[in-house]
Formats: sequence, structure tokens, C-alpha cells
Amino acid sequence: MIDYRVTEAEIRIEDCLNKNISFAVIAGAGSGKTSLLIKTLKSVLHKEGRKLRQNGQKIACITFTKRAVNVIKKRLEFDDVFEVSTLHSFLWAQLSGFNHDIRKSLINFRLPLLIEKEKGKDNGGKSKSALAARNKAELIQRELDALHTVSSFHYSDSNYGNYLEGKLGHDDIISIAVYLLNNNVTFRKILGLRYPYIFIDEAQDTNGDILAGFNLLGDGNCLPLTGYFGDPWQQIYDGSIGDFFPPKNGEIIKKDENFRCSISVIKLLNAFRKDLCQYPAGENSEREGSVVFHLIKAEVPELPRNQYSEEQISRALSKMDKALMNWAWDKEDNVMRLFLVRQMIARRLGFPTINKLFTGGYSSIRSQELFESGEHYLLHPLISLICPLIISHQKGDKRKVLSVLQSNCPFFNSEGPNATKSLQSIIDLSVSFVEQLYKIWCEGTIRDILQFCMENQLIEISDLLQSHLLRNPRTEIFDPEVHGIEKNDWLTDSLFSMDTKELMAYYHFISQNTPYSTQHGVKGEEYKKVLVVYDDVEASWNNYNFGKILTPGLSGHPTEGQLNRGRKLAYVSFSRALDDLRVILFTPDPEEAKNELLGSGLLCPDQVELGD
Ligand SMILES: Nc1ncnc2c1ncn2[C@@H]1O[C@H](COP(=O)(O)OP(=O)(O)OP(=O)(O)O)[C@@H](O)[C@H]1O
Repeated sequence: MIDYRVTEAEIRIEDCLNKNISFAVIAGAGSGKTSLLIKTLKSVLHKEGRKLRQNGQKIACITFTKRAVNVIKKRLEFDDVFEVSTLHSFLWAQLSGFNHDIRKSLINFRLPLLIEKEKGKDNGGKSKSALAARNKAELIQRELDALHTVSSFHYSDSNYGNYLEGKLGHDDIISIAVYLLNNNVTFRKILGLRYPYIFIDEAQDTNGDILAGFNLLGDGNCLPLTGYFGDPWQQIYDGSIGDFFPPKNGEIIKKDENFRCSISVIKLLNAFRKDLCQYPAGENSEREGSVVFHLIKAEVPELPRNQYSEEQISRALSKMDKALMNWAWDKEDNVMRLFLVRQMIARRLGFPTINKLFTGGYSSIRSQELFESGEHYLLHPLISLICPLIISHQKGDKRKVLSVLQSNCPFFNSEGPNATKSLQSIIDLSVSFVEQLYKIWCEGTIRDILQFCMENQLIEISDLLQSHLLRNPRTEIFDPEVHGIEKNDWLTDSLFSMDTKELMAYYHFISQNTPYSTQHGVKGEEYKKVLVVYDDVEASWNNYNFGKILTPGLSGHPTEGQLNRGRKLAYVSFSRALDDLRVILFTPDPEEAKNELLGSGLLCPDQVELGD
């Protein structure tokens, strides 16, 4: 049970609710924004719930991730007066079925904008990019001309739309909603009537045009009431608004409490972020905690394009492990280890090849996204069925083997071909299947495993996966110009030819059984001990350079983009720690970096240590 403290912000929000005034809570990490959002939602329920239900109205709460949606729903005890959803699903729920308005928005706004964008990339010459942009602009123009033939639209939950098939992608939904919010009074009225209260969590990472559109719903001191919660310093997605404001006449509510972090961590946050001075406002005022930066000399990359060799990466890893051992953190289960990019995690956990494959040239943005969520159709059967089966088999847990088979396999379920067999014969059958599967797991390839599953009806096989298993591997050398649209064949063949060694590591990561995350992935979370690793060379992502953020004198000044993105991501990472924070920084000159960190007032001498 937490010792909950009522804050000034909570009192001001109550006042806003009583007077129907819209507001924006703009406050730092750990200040209790999420907790206050839940309190506010419950308060509206308490005051207005009965009336809203009678009128068939709802309280909207829009948040950033599907995971956050589930957490909030649970905290609201799944009461259906609340419509908790991500921005895209909320908007699509409002747009779906309004085919005439969708078509009009596409014709008047979305497609002309896309055509202009492509034309902007075409300098009229014959370069590949100019030609591609010209072709794209022409294609969209043809779609625009024929759009009147499309009778209905659906949302495909993917990055790209196909307008003549009526398929809309993520960005289309945003763009159509922006158009309607700005130009269609009836749309705004209906939205306001359906949802007299609209709250937005993580407002800084919301599309700015959408927020501006929501700000048009009321004039700030009447219903519908909008309430935004966020922190511009925790904006981690490009293209979102960052600094956000309530509608005209709405109130801005600030908070300088921090209920999460230890005293040491708050001191660091205050030194790092100059626009805010937080104080420990709860039981954390009695937790000293600790902050230590460990500086390791970065090697000069041996490979072309500024890349480390495998030996260099291994050396860096062992230096990191040594620091962990010195802090006695190596055997701790509750240390959250944050890396910039997934490849760094994949290497440490043991699935670098699969990761490279799905982030490399044969993959697409969509494939990569599905890989990252464990839902790619090539991997899903392995993650949802094969890995749990192998684990249960290795543990000798026959019951679990049978229950996994029965709940996942067409061959074993209650309507399958074995429905009338005795329990004992089904158990025997399952043991025999899993023994064969295990042999292939140890000796065969991923193709062998999937082939076995297909032949024995162990998986509900998709047409696409089946067609790959039935065709011969591609033998041509991959040429992106020639094989661009068929690149999935090469992705599949490469995966099929791999053995199963990396699968288990990938499975554990996807199942969130490991204390590793990307720094982007921990937004909104908190952990007792946090380790942040900065190695700009290994991360090899130009958008970020933490050496330049933390030690600009030594490493050079960051670009404006690197500064904006990097310091926000660092702020999010540091502020996840309840008690202890460790930062490992690979730097060209640890001694010099130490002087700079101390000189900047970020750290005290006992908070910096030099590694090998
Ligand atoms: N009023 C309060 N009294 C006591 N504890 C609180 C209060 N509000 C929040 N907390 C606790 O402080 C911690 C941080 O709260 P919360 O996650 O709501 O902050 P936040 O501002 O949303 O954080 P961030 O933006 O960093 O994700 C949680 O452990 C929460 O239980």
C-alpha cells in the first residue's frame, strides 16, 4: 500500500472538473501524472458516471501504448463507461463507417498532401530518387482520380494504405481525423456529445495537429472538457508535439513533486534538467539511494564505417560485466538494463543473427515491427508453441506438454482427429511428437521444425508460411533493384536455413522474461535498480550521441536533433530508478570525461569511477 499524498495539482483538477474547465498537467518524471490521471478518471466517474450512462455517453482516455491501455483499464476495474484506447484506435472508432467523410478528407487533404510531398523530392532530373518520387506522385494521383469508385474504407493497422482497396494506414487515420476536426463542425459536435470528457496521457508524444484539433472541441470552459497529462522532457518520438497546451481558457497545472526516485537520483535529475527543481515528496524523502557513472575507455573501431569488430564488442562486454561484478549487481535479478538499440540487447542475450535479419535489407518496417512484438508470421508459431513445448519437454513436464499441445494444435484440440482417443493414448502420442520435435530442435534447421509442424498439423499454418515451405529456396544473388518486392523470400530463406540456437533467447526476450529493455521501451515504468549503458559506437545510431550530450567538451557538441532527442531519452532513463542508478559510459578519454562531468556540476567526485 502506498502512502498516498493529496497534492495541490489534484485540488486544482477537482476545481476544473467542478467548473468544466479544460486543463493540462505539465510535470516531470515520477511526479504522479499517471496516478493523477487515474484519480481524475475516477472522480469524473463518481460525479457524473450515472448521468453519462443514462445518456449513453463515455469518458475517453487516450494513451500511448496497448500495454498502457491494459494497465489503465485494469486500474479502472474494466468499467465500460470509460473508453480507454490508443490514439489510433480511438480515432478509427470515431471515423469507421463515415465513408463519405473519409473519402472527402482523402480527396481534399490527405492525397494532395502526399502528392506535394513526393513532388518536393523530385528535382525534375533522372536520379533514382527523383524518378521514384515522380512515379509515386503519379501513382497517388491515379488513386486520387479513381477514389470515387471506392465505397468503403477499413483500417489495416499498418504503416501503408492502399486507397483503391479502401485500406488505410496509421498516418492516414491521423491525417483524416485532423482534417475532420478542423473542417467538420458536425464531426466535432458528435465527438463532444459522445465524450463529454476526453483525457490524454503522455500528451507530449501525441500528434500536434490532433491536439490542436481536440482544442477546438470546446472553448476551454465548457463541455466537452479536455485534460492533458504529460511532460515535454519525456517526448521520445519524433513528429509528436513535445510542448503541449490546453484549449484557450484552459488551465496549466504544474507539479514539482517527485514520489518515485531516491534523493540521489532526484539530485541528478535536477542537475540534468534545469527548467525544473523537484523534491522528494513521499516516502522517498527517506531513501538516499545512489548514483554512479562508470567510465570505460572506448576502443577505436576496427571495422569500416566506424564499427566494432566482434572481438572489440566482446572486450566491451567483459568490461561492463566487470563493473557489474564490482557493484555486486551481476547476480541481482532486479537490475533493469537499458540499452539504446535492440541489437545491443540481442548480442548480450544471444539472438544477434535473427535480430540482424529482421532489421536488415531483406526486412521491411512492417516485418521489423512484427518481429519486435513477436507477431511475425514466420516466428509466431515458434514463439507461441515450439519454444514453450521444448521448455516443458526439457523439464520433463508431460502435463504441460499436453496442455500446450491441446490449447494450440489443431491435431490435439477437442475437435481434432484425436478427440475420441483415450487420455493415455493422447499422452503417448504427445510424448512421441515432442521427442521427434526435440530431435529436430537439436539437430535441424528452423525450416525442418516448421516443416514437421506443418506435416503433423501442429500449427494453424497461414497460406503465406505454407507457400514458403513448399517452394524451393531462391538461388539468385539478391539485388534490391530487381528483387525489391520479393525480398521477403530472401528473409524467409535466411531464417529457414538457421539452426534453432538463437530462438530460445529471442523467445525469452519477447516473453519479457529478461531484465533488458531499450531505453525507449521503459517509458512510464519504474525499477529499484537501473543500469543505463551508453556506447555511441556500438549503438551506431546517428540520431543519438550521449558522449556529446554528457561531455560536449571532450566529444564535441551534439547537433540540435541529437541534443533534443538524447537529453530527453537520458532523462526518461535516469528517472526510472527508484533507488540506485548506474550509468556505464564508453568514452574516448575517461579521465577527461570525469573532469567534465564534475565540472558541469552533474555529479560529485564519489559518483564517478574509472574503469579499465
Ligand atoms: N500523490 C501520491 N502520493 C504518493 N505516491 C504517489 C503519488 N502519486 C504517485 N505516487 C507514486 O509515485 C510513483 C510515480 O507515479 P506515476 O507513475 O504516476 O508518475 P508519472 O508522473 O506518471 O511518472 P513518469 O512520467 O516518470 O512515468 C508511483 O510509484 C506512484 O505510486
